[in-house]
Amino acid sequence: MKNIAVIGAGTMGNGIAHTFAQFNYKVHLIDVSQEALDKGMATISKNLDRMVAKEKISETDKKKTLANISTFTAINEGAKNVDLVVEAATENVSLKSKIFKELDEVCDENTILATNTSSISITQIAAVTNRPEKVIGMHFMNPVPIMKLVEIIRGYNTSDHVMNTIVDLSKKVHKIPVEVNDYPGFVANRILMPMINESIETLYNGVAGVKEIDTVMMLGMAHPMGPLQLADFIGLDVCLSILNVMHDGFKNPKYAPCPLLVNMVMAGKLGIKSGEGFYDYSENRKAERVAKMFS
Ligand SMILES: NC(=O)c1ccc[n+]([C@@H]2O[C@H](COP(=O)([O-])OP(=O)(O)OC[C@H]3O[C@@H](n4cnc5c(N)ncnc54)[C@H](O)[C@@H]3O)[C@@H](O)[C@H]2O)c1
Repeated sequence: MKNIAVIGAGTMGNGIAHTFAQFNYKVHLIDVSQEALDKGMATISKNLDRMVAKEKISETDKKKTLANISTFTAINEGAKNVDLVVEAATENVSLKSKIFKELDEVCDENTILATNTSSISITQIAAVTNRPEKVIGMHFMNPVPIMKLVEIIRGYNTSDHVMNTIVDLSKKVHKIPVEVNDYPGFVANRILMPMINESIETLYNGVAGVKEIDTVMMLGMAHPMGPLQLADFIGLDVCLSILNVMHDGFKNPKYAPCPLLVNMVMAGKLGIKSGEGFYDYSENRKAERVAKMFS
């Protein structure tokens, strides 16, 4: 495995591209938007600078990592002749189905197609291709260059060979893979999202304020970050769509998203990426708050 295409240059896509490039894989970073590609590359560069400052990598490593990434705005150019595609586009089932149909046509028959989806069925995505045995979930955690876990999701038809290849690859980029089966939310979000949703419900019911809820969970449960701050960090739109997938998939009202979360997303309050969520991230306070999260 040498050449990897990453689809989507947003929060996750740029982190995934950074990680593979740092371990010397040739990465094709693909996004429909040139602006997203430029922003993604700027984020990678800034994150590499932070690693250089902390003496985790050298200036030469930074240059080599950046040189390993090329950018594309079309899947039929960027996903040709690669061994693996990791799709990290927006969490939307019809968008992902469209992307996987195109990948199935464009990619070599041996190319493995992975998705970084947080909750959408791998089996459903695989079903739009003619290679369901080569489709797998590779669920990285945010921020990708720092977080060790990768949830590897076996779709109904995923072959053992593909599972083993992706587990080995995850270890090669110094991640810790955990194998799970394909049910809505997998393991990470099935447990995390109800906790975040309940925190929002607690706020919505007026039991306590944002800071108080986060403080209880940080100091009382030894969580490094409060659930409302974590929701801002993940993106409130992403949290909402994961809850909707679990609600639809299990038909269980316990996964119904809190009306406050729905309202905030409709109002464009998406967390860090929009500048405001449960906390204020307006320019002068953003850098300080983000730096604090990773210190
Ligand atoms: N944000 C998180 O913490 C997190 C964690 C784990 C997994 N995920 C999953 O990763 C995926 C991406 O999430 P994100 O937070 O990076 O989203 P994001 O909104 O930050 O980025 C998505 C990117 O996809 C691009 N895109 C949309 N349609 C495209 C297409 N047809 N071809 C190429 N690019 C396209 C957009 O332009 C955007 O740059 C989702 O499936 C999400 O569920 C997110």
